[in-house]
Amino acid sequence: MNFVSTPISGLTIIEPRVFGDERGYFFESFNLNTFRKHIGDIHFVQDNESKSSHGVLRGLHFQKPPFDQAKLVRCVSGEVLDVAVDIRKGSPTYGQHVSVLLSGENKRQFFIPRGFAHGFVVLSESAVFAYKVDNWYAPTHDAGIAWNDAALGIDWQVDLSKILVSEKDGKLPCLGEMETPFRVE
Ligand SMILES: Cc1cn([C@H]2C[C@H](O)[C@@H](COP(=O)(O)OP(=O)(O)O[C@H]3O[C@H](C)C(=O)[C@H](O)[C@H]3O)O2)c(=O)[nH]c1=O
Repeated sequence: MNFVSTPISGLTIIEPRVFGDERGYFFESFNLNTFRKHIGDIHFVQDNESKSSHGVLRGLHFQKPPFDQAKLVRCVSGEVLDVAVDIRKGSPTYGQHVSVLLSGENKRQFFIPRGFAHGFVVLSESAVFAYKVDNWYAPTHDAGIAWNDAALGIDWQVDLSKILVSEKDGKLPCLGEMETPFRVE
């Protein structure tokens, strides 16, 4: 299992060791011991899964404290462009993002600590997306920023006219229009 740092501290790409044989493949999709060694302790409490068709964009979401969530995300089948945006006031990378191609093929995972907005767009015909979170779902604390906030400069790598977002996501504010609940000292 390889842990690859990114230009934003804390955002980590994980490349699992895949064992292939004539039957197919096996890999450990999560190992707390290895995770603790390379990233630190974590207590995931919920696993989520969603399936989306080409051009569906889910995000950019976060939950406000005390229900903020760290996420370990992966694409089980298909391919997505996954994006995490640093929304921690005082962070030297505030407003910056990292994009990662996740797919059933590359089996790559992306760890996103608390304090980031997260989303993905489906690049393949469809994609099954699975992820672990370290805090419970809290609809009263659900929040987000606009996927098309020009100030973020995200290249979603799809024809923007084909993007399908939920009504809720279509109404999210730009980062500059909101008071982020996250800060680093
Ligand atoms: C997130 C969540 C949702 N739900 C219910 C609420 C709605 O009735 C339905 C769909 O929820 P939503 O439209 O918020 O789902 P996504 O747009 O995929 O939201 C997720 O998308 C981006 C990529 C994220 O990073 C977040 O984890 C999460 O916000 O599932 C639950 O019951 N539990 C949950 O944990």
